[in-house]
Amino acid sequence: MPESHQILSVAQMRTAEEALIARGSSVEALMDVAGRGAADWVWRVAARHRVTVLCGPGNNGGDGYVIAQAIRERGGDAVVVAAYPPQTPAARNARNFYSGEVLARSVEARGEVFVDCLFGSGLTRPLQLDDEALIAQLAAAHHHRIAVDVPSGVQSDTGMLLAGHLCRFDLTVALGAWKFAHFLRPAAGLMGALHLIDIGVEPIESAAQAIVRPSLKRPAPDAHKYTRGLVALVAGAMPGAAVLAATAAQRAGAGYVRIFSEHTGQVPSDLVLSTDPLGEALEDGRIAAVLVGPGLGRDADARERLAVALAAEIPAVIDADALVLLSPRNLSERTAPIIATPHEGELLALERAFECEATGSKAERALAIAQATGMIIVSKGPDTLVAAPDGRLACAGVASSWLSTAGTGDVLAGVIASRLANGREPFESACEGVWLHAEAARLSPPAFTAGELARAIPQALGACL
Ligand SMILES: NC(=O)C1=CN([C@@H]2O[C@H](COP(=O)(O)OP(=O)(O)OC[C@H]3O[C@@H](n4cnc5c(N)ncnc54)[C@H](OP(=O)(O)O)[C@@H]3O)[C@@H](O)[C@H]2O)[C@@H](O)CC1
Ligand SMILES: [K+]
Repeated sequence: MPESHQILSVAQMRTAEEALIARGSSVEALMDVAGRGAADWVWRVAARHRVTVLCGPGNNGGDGYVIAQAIRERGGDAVVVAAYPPQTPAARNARNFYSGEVLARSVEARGEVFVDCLFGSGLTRPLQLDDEALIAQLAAAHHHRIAVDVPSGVQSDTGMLLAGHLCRFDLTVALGAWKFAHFLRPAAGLMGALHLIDIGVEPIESAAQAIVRPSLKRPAPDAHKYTRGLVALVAGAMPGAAVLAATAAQRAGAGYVRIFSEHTGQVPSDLVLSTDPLGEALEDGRIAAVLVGPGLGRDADARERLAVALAAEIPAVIDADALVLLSPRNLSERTAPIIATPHEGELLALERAFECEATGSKAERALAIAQATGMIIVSKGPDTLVAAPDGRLACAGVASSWLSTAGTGDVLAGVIASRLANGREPFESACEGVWLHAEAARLSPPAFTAGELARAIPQALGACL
């Protein structure tokens, strides 16, 4: 990941652009830096082979003329297909500086690399069918496809598609700052590799952040199991999921993990299983985080155990069955932080329980339920994000599709509980857990099981020390 980790909406990007202009830059100058930065990537892919740049009417099209000109100046072979005449002053200026060939949309261009500069963040309505067909035809007529800023046809702020069908790109070169579409599906699934061109955009207060590799510390020289964090795992009828979450919590650095269950059974020798009455057991002031949900069950007993776990006022992670059982009553007197890790189905259950309307983008929905419940929400799935009640938002991007196997959610909850028990601030704990989980998946061989994923967490942790 590049240095800048902020993710900007179209409106925030406009504000950032105005700030740069107020400091003496111009749209033309920014376009030049952005276009030449993108051209470096196009050049790396194309070398001297033919590049076809599809240019639209706005400043994304303007970037395209800068890219084509930069490739030509290096001795490369670039042509422009002008789907529309340039409409903005900066795009017209870039067109005037471009000295190469401009083809009409009706000409069937072929070559090595197709560069999509039809629309960027200014796409306001669905693609016209002839534009969709033009992109598909050019994508098919080239070996490599590069999207500039975002692929044409995606909505920057939501990651939704404004087209019936869009091709996949090998590479997307983001300009100035990340956009939500780079992290949210379905758009994020079309982007291929991602690179960001720095054009000097300053940090914007309250901007969303990309979840990047955290910087973690080894245990202190005088550390012991309690200073590293005691995680209490409140389980119920199905200890398997609880053992999985507990294993992940150990592997993510917790010093001690205790499973509380009314059911006796076999657990690995490095885990402690306690059948003590839950209320009393949770009075142990050394417990730094409680995880409730994996293997909890959904019966009356499970409901009662959830209520007791949350009444204990220990920083908590809630997952799985606990998310389906949770009601506003559980939270009415609660003050200690809670991190909830719902997948789409569990998010819907939360939205129903807390009467929160399920509308808007994935980010908007997560923020809304975070505000309604006061919990930090890890909205997990192929494109996980973390939302806090105070409006903080962090996006992880698209993770390994091999994570789509039973038990990986239990592993995530265990890792986050471990970070929380370690004393991290809750929002940071959630982001660190999400990163470690995705990295462990990336490092694991294909078709891993949840247990193998949990055992790969230390390797991910090692990359952060
Ligand atoms: N911000 C920065 O700092 C920098 C930004 N830069 C670049 O600027 C890009 C944003 O530029 P942009 O705002 O001009 O928007 P862009 O996407 O080119 O297109 C807008 C045009 O398309 C039209 N249009 C929309 N939908 C349509 C449809 N379905 N079918 C047909 N037409 C449609 C729309 O028409 P309108 O809606 O106005 O009627 C308008 O004419 C950004 O992605 C980045 O590449 C860089 O240069 C570096 C500095
Ligand atoms: K584009």
